[in-house]
Amino acid sequence: MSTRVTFIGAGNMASAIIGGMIDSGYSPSAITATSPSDAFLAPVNERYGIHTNTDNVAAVTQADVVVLAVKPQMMKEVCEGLASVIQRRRPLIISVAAGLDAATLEGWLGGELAMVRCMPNTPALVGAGASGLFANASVSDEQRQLATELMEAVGLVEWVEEEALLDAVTAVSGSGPAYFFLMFEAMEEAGVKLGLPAETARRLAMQTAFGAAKMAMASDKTPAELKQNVMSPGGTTERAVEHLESADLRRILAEAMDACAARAREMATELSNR
Ligand SMILES: NC(=O)C1=CN([C@@H]2O[C@H](COP(=O)(O)OP(=O)(O)OC[C@H]3O[C@@H](n4cnc5c(N)ncnc54)[C@H](OP(=O)(O)O)[C@@H]3O)[C@@H](O)[C@H]2O)C=CC1
Ligand SMILES: O=C(O)[C@@H]1CCC=N1
Repeated sequence: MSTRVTFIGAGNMASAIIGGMIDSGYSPSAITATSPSDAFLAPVNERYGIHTNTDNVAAVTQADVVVLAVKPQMMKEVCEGLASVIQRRRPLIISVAAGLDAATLEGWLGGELAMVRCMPNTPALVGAGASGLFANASVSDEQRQLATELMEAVGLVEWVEEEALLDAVTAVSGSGPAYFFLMFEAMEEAGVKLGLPAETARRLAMQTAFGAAKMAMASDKTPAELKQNVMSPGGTTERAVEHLESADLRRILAEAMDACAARAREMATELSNR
């Protein structure tokens, strides 16, 4: 029988993981998702054929794995409501919340538990997610394997051995899809200014990003070498890349990612002191 997985929260991130799990062959009947609103859960149930429940406690009573997928600001209330059933049943807990550390979550859930913190991203929905995982000391090898299998169903898994590194993972891949979506918006706008129809510019930008990622993943060459291969001396790409470098794109990206990781740490402090 499949491992029974309950998602607490059925929003963007939970739906992306659920959709990816089902596409990869996971049985919908082994998945439950909760949300406070029946109106919200009905389409989730219809779309994925999973179990849904507005009662968090009832939804975890049969679970082998509980995925905490509510907003960090809701997490304390949600965990405190689940503490007694979780302590009684002791499933593996996987939290996808940004910032919130395992010790704080364990405190809200009533004490020591096997807990994996996971920083996924929304391309999980199309099986192309990227997740950073950290296990606390109570997680067994089997549970580590279980978390790996679950998240590998929706994409790449990278384990980190220091919990604080999950804030760096958040800056690279958790929030990362938004940086690329921003690039698509900007490239489409710039393509339109150069005379292309918006749809044409959008499709070309997206296919180019897809192709570049696919090529870089398949190649032995570094991104710097692949970039060099596009840049004919004295040609068009060289002119564009010089412009990006002189506008300090690298510094801008580093500062944005620093701000992202700092916000994860700030949220952890704000929320754990409540
Ligand atoms: N979005 C992303 O790209 C990523 C998000 N994350 C993390 O995933 C978590 C969820 O984020 P995201 O999916 O974007 O947020 P959403 O707001 O889309 O989803 C949160 C869900 O939780 C539900 N919810 C609220 N209160 C409860 C409750 N008491 N019991 C059960 N469910 C409840 C909400 O229902 P309702 O709307 O009715 O209140 C909503 O469906 C966050 O902790 C975030 O840090 C991590 C990586 C990437
Ligand atoms: O923006 C956020 O807080 C969440 C965490 C990573 C991606 N989305």
